[in-house]
Amino acid sequence: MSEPTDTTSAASTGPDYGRVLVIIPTYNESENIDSIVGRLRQAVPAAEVLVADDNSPDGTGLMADALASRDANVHVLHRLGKEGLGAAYLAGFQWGLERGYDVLVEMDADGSHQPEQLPKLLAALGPKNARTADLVLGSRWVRGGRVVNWPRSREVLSRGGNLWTRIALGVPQRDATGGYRVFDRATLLGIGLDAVASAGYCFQVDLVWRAVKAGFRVVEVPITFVERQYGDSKMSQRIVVEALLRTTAWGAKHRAEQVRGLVRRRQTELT
Ligand SMILES: Nc1nc2c(ncn2[C@@H]2O[C@H](COP(=O)(O)OP(=O)(O)O[C@H]3O[C@H](CO)[C@@H](O)[C@H](O)[C@@H]3O)[C@@H](O)[C@H]2O)c(=O)[nH]1
Repeated sequence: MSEPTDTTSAASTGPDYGRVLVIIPTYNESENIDSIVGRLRQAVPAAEVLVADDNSPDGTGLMADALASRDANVHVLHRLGKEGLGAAYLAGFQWGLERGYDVLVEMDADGSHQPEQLPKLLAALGPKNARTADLVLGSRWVRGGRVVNWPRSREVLSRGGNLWTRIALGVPQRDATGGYRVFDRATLLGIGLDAVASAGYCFQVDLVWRAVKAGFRVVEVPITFVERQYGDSKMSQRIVVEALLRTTAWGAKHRAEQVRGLVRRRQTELT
């Protein structure tokens, strides 16, 4: 079955979103890197790209270097070894924030996040001087969102993870585990990235939760998530266990804080 491609995107003209940097973390994505960077540069020519590669044994980093040597808007961050998706994004955010980008985007390398849908995520963020959101989540689980070719097991895991996120942390968004998102730079600066320790995919939940708690406007936009055709997912049991342990611990702490707050309010009322 061929991948459906969203062809409704606008190109570079239109609102001024500021300087946009799309961060693409990679580990063994040699079959995907050329295609994703090419599609992205075509869909949103004004956006720059940072490939954050963890020294992929299959040579993805070298392929990214070749792309960067032909296109000044493509950059490569070479990291020493595989430290997880979260660590790669943190390094990418730091790289982008230090260089003054206004908008930082998360996007997988494998084509599951269609670059052609980025214009509608940017539109939901709004222009640089009149943002209508602080964080935009590409969402599979709101009306209009969908997944294509995902194994049933992954869908169950994703839906279950999001349900758990709502129950444990009170995060209202439908898709807090997805990895296609657009941040205004002020959001990243305001959520305390220094304290983020999540290595695997629970990094995604961590950031949304921090944004919600800090009062940022988190908006969901439906996307079509297309399962990769080439290469392998890095999802592992370890990643699932990390997510469960961390969210359970955060949830317990969160509830305890709520109870302490209630008790304090009661005591104040009584005195
Ligand atoms: N640099 C680096 N990149 C990594 C690492 N692990 C994964 N990646 C990269 O991160 C992207 C997502 O990894 P996949 O392994 O393809 O993710 P997935 O199984 O399709 O999971 C997707 O769904 C999850 C659950 O909804 C999302 O949490 C996740 O972000 C992603 O969108 C890919 O570009 C992959 O190369 C790592 O340790 N280091």
